[in-house]
Amino acid sequence: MTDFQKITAIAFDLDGTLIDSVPDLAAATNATLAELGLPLATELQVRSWVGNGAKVLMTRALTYALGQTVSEQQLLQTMPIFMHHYGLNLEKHSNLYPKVLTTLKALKNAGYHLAIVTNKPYEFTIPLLKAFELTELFDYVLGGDSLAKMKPDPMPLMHLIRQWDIQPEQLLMVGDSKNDILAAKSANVAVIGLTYGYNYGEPISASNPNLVCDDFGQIGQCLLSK
Ligand SMILES: O=C(O)COP(=O)(O)O
Ligand SMILES: [Mg+2]
Repeated sequence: MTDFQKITAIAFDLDGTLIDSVPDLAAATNATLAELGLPLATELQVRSWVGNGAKVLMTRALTYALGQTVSEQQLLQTMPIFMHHYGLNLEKHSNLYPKVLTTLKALKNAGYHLAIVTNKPYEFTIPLLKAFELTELFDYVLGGDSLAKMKPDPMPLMHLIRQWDIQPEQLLMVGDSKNDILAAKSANVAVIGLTYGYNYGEPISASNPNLVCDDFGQIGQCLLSK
């Protein structure tokens, strides 16, 4: 088993890790496609398109609906429509995964520094955290547009390491996507991969995280019993 003895701070991914947000992302995607008079997508399709932020989600949705490559112009016209629809209903059909709140509170009470590192745009991340009463738990919240680069680039994790003035071996990343695993590995940070989230339909074990968990509660068991 991986040794998490040195860990003092944890960076959590958001979509597919803390919150099952695909139902609202799918609703906003389809509201956008409907407004453009294009064919709608299934929730399963949208699930496989989430992971690289809102712009890439829309690129994938438009590519599917139009059946061809999307121009920058089409994407530019579509983004405000999607941002509008998603902003109206961020948490209507979304849910926290089991044991997320109790585990995060226990980790915070045990003295771990906690942060959010998501590819979701910052303007949606803050109200979503608020809707699920998670805001107070995190010292830092980095959205996909908070820095010049998003996951799988290591930039957000390196930013946290600098902000907290810690060593890479003190930080742990927890996520559901290969983007989380790649970012952690590039930053020399240990990483736990969750099996229940969104990873383009691929098993997270294929990305070789330090530990694979099926249940969020297992993270608490690992870190609180050390
Ligand atoms: O919004 C996305 O595309 C992915 O968000 P995440 O990084 O929190 O999984
Ligand atoms: Mg995720």
